[in-house]
Amino acid sequence: MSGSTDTAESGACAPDSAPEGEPALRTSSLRKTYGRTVAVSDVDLVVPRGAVLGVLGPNGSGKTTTIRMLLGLTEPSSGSVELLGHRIPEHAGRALPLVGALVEGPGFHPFLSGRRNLARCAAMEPALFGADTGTAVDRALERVGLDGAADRKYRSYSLGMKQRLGLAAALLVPRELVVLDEPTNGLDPAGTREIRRIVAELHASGTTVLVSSHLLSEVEASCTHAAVMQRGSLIAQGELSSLLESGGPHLLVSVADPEAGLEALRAGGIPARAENGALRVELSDRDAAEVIAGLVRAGVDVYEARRERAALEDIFTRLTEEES
Ligand SMILES: Nc1ncnc2c1ncn2[C@@H]1O[C@H](COP(=O)(O)OP(=O)(O)OP(=O)(O)O)[C@@H](O)[C@H]1O
Repeated sequence: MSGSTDTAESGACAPDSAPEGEPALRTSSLRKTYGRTVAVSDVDLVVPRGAVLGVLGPNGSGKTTTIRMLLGLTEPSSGSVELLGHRIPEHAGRALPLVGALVEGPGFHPFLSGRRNLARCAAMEPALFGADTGTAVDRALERVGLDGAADRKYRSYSLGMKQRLGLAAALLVPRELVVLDEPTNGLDPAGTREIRRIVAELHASGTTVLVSSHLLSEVEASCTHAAVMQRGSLIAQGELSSLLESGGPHLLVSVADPEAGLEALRAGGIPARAENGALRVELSDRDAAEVIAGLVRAGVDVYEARRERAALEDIFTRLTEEES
């Protein structure tokens, strides 16, 4: 692996792509405990080649620990990881040169400039042995918008600039898989849009991307697949479109008295919740007319009713509530 701000054990063997048809990444019963804390519990994750997978989960749900095990940075307590068809950590040397990663942790030298730090990463990059590393460094700096600050010392960088440098290291050479742990941490909205653009570019070039985030809107905007973690367990995974369909359509009803409306619907056995002064009603096994009629019968004035597709946020809320 390269670009991580941490190091991983890797043997000295030639990098080797995943066989055709194999997923880019597969874990089986992956588990990590720290004393009595179960950080990751029996995770079976599959990332198809070419996918952009968003790993979602609240703080402490096990995203970073999972990512660190995928990259051979943390040893699993049990279970297995196959990265580009190779067992990790045993055959890390075959897979990791094809993997770019941005994972939180110490790694860059505080007293060297961004450019010098990146040059050090480039010197350890097998694909650049004997090549013009200066050009690769310049290109990577430009790609993440850090060319203007390249000669400043790393310790003077903001969190967002540090994130960009980590990303530049991950993108020094073409990768088959790029793993980004909370890449938008510390970035302003323009920086966040940049990350989205880079992820879209990677996807267009056929690179598989795994990105962890607690920002549902980010995952909805840039991922083809999603995996949801809760208290160390993987509680859902699949294509984003299928996950969104599983949420079913819902009706957003604007009423004069949301509290009375909620009471009337619940009394009629219709699950609903209040949202910004309106009512959100699942339409899985009933139609909109039935919901509106129920409200009117209960004397609740209805101003507007709009059918909407479920958003990732609804599905995330439902999934995490079901597991609680
Ligand atoms: N080195 C460690 N020693 C002890 N406990 C740890 C260690 N690393 C992680 N944990 C615990 O494992 C659990 C999962 O942490 P992890 O950092 O993987 O979650 P996360 O989903 O990435 O959270 P965040 O979004 O806050 O980074 C937490 O309870 C955390 O406190």
